[in-house]
Amino acid sequence: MADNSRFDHDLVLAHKFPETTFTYTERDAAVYALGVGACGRNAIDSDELKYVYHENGQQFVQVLPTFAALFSLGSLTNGSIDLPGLQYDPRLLLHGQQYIQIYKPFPSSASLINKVSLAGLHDKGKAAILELETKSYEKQSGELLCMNRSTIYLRGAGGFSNSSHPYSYSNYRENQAPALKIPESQPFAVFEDCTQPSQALLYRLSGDYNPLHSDPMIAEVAGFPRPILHGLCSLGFAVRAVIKCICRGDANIITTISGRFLLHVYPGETLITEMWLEGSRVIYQAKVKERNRAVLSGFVDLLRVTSSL
Ligand SMILES: CCCCCCCCCCCCC/C=C/C(=O)SCCNC(=O)CCNC(=O)[C@H](O)C(C)(C)COP(=O)(O)OP(=O)(O)OC[C@H]1O[C@@H](n2cnc3c(N)ncnc32)[C@H](O)[C@@H]1OP(=O)(O)O
Repeated sequence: MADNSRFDHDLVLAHKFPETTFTYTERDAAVYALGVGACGRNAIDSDELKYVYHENGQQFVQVLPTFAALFSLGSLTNGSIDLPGLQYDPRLLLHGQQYIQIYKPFPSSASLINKVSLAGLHDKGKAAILELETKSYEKQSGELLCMNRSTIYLRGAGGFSNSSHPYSYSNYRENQAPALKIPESQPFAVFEDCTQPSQALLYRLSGDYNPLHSDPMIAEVAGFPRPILHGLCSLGFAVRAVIKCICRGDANIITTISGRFLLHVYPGETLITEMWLEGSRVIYQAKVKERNRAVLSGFVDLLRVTSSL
């Protein structure tokens, strides 16, 4: 049993996060798009070229909605979280879930102000779960662009509270959680895409430098035979599948993205994303073809569903 006597939930809860800034250019947006596999199968893909190139004389590259998840990564220390009262081994940290609300399409370059707060903290015995919420505002207009809620699964850091009443704090409504039932019916659409063996090395250039994704020795200490893919990279692949198959290439109709990382993915594996339509909600599940295992599931909410579907 880990010694978690220095894990102080009151101190964690009381922490006031400093405001941070994040500035990106369209080059960052394009490098990100390549990192999540845009145009990876087809360099002239008519749905995806606009994310990496000024296609058809368009003035700016467009920005994928999952780019939002990068906005507060600059607050991480080498891919981990440093908070007073939080006692854990950073090598055992895994990304558990990501929830994103998008209030307006992202400009191709911007300066943002991030306001971070604690959204949840739970003692699961074998693990502690930390939920961080980031609201990102455009610096110039003060307009709220998006909200991210990241769930961090800290293996070995649980057991910091009374086991008969495990500590659990959350400041948001249940219906925003990605836990959902995958329909038993045939999926409405299925999309297969290969990640590259170098996928994590490319994706990390977008700002998540946790060595778990690049360093074989760190991966081994974390319990994996080789580096694993960033959860947010897999999420980027799955949401691209939704944009292609359901949004008919129009990512601006996405309002909410939710994903739960069920199992790690190795760079180079093939992701099969299955999608079901329930009203204006797309439920999806991504599986790794080589191991036939579900690795990610969640939902994407749309403003409307294209009439041709
Ligand atoms: C300082 C400010 C900073 C702000 C910035 C925030 C940005 C944050 C971004 C952070 C990015 C960090 C670095 C990135 C790391 C990665 O990308 S790691 C790779 C991606 N992730 C994974 O590959 C994880 C895949 N999932 C798993 O391996 C497993 O699901 C698990 C997480 C190890 C859990 O499995 P297991 O231990 O078997 O759990 P269970 O026994 O089933 O359940 C125990 C309880 O935990 C709950 N739970 C289970 N899975 C998750 C999950 N994915 N997310 C959240 N919660 C989970 C589960 O419900 C159980 O709880 P109860 O139901 O209450 O019992």
